[in-house]
Amino acid sequence: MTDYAKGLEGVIANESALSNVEGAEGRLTYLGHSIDDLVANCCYEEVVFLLYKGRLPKQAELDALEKRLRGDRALPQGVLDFLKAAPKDASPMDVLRTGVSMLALYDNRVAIGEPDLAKVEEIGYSLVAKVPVVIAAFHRYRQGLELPPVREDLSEAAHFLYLITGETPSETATKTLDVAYILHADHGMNASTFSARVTVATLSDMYSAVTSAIGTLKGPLHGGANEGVIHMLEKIGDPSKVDEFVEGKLERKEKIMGIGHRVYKVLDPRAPHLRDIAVKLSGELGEPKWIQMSDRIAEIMRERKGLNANVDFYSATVYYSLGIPTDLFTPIFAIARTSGWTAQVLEQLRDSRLYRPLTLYIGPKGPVPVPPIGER
Ligand SMILES: CC(=O)SCCNC(=O)CCNC(=O)[C@H](O)C(C)(C)COP(=O)(O)OP(=O)(O)OC[C@H]1O[C@@H](n2cnc3c(N)ncnc32)[C@H](O)[C@@H]1OP(=O)(O)O
Ligand SMILES: O=C([O-])CC(=O)C(=O)O
Repeated sequence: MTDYAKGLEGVIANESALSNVEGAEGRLTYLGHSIDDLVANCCYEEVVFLLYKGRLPKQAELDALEKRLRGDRALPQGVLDFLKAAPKDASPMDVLRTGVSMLALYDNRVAIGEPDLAKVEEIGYSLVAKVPVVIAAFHRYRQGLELPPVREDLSEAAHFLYLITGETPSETATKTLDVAYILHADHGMNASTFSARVTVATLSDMYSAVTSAIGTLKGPLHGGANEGVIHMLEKIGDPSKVDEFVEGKLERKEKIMGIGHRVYKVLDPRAPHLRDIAVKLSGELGEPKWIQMSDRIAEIMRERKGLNANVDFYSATVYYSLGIPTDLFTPIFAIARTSGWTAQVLEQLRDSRLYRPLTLYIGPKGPVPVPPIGER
C-alpha cells in the first residue's frame, strides 16, 4: 500500500507569517513575539492589530482599531430576529455558525471571485466585533432576557462579559478573559483555520470561510474539548476518584479531553498561563477541587502516556471560575480565534492556490456491472 500522511500529519500545506507553533520546544509566537511577552504587555486588541498588520500598533493606531471595533458591534435586525427565534436549547456553536452565515445576507460588501482585499479586511474586522455579540444575544434571549444596549466604552473582553451578564465586569474578570483571548487568537494550521483557508481558496468569501471554521472548531477533538473537560470533572466529582476514572478510560481506550496535541510533544505553552489563572480563581472561589482534579489527571497522563495538557484543559476551569455557562466555552474560543481565522483568510488571499489533495482509492477495482434495479 502506498504510504501517505493520514490526517495530513506532518504535511506543510502553505506558508504563513502569523503564528509559529514549535511543537518540540513547546513555543508559540505571533509574528515572532512570544505569547508570554504578549500576555505580559498587550491587550487582545493589540494582538488583533498584530495579526492583521504584521506589527504591534502605536497608541494612536490602537485607539483607532478599538474605535472601529466598538463602532461595529450592532447586529442587523434580521440576525437579532433569528437569534430570538432560535430554539432555546440549541447549541450556541450551532447558533453562532448560522448567525455568522446570516450576517453575510446583510452585507453588500460580500462578493465571490477575484477578491477586493480592502473589503475582505473590513469584513474581517466586522466579524471580530460581531461574533461576541451574536453569542451574547442568543445567550440572553434563551433565558428570556433582552440584550443590554451595546456599549462603546468597553474593551472586547469587558464588553462580552457585560453583554452576557448585563453588568459591567470586574477588572479581574476582564483581564482574565483578555488573556484567554490573546492565548487563543491564532495557532498555525489547526483544523478550523485550515477549513477557513480551504474555503476561501476557492475564492468563496470571508463569511463562508468563518462559517466553515466555526463548524470545525466545534468538534471535541478541537475547540469542543474545553466543554468536555468540565463535563469530565463534574463526572469525577472528587479528587479521590481521579485515578480510578482515568485508569478506566485508558483501559477502554477512551480519550481524556484536554490532553494530547498533534503538534506539541511537550506541554502546550498556553496551558501554564491558564493553569496559573485557574489556580488563583478557583482558590478565591473556595473551590480548589477543580484544579486538584485537573492536576492529578495531567500527572497520570504524563506518566502513563507521555501526553500533556493542551490549551483546552485549564481554560475550562478558568471560564467555569468566571461563572460562564459551560456551553459558552467553545464559543469563547471562537470569539478569540475569529481574529486568527480572518487574518489567515487575508493571508491566504494575498497568495492563494486552490487546496486539492488526493485520495488513495481503496474501493472495488471495477468496472463493477450495474444491473437493472429489479435484478440487484
Ligand atoms: C485547541 C485544540 O484543538 S487542542 C486539542 C483538543 N482536543 C482534545 O483535547 C481531545 C483529546 N485529545 C485528542 O483526541 C488527541 O490528543 C488529538 C486529537 C488532540 C491529537 O491527536 P493525534 O495527533 O491525532 O493523535 P492520536 O489521536 O492518533 O493519538 C495517538 C496516541 O495517543 C493516545 N491519545 C492521544 N490523546 C489522548 C487522550 N486525550 N487521551 C487518551 N489517549 C490519547 C491515542 O489513544 C493514541 O494511542 P495509541 O498509539 O496507543 O493508539
Ligand atoms: O493547533 C491545533 O491543532 C489545535 C490547537 O491547539 C489550536 O487550534 O489552538
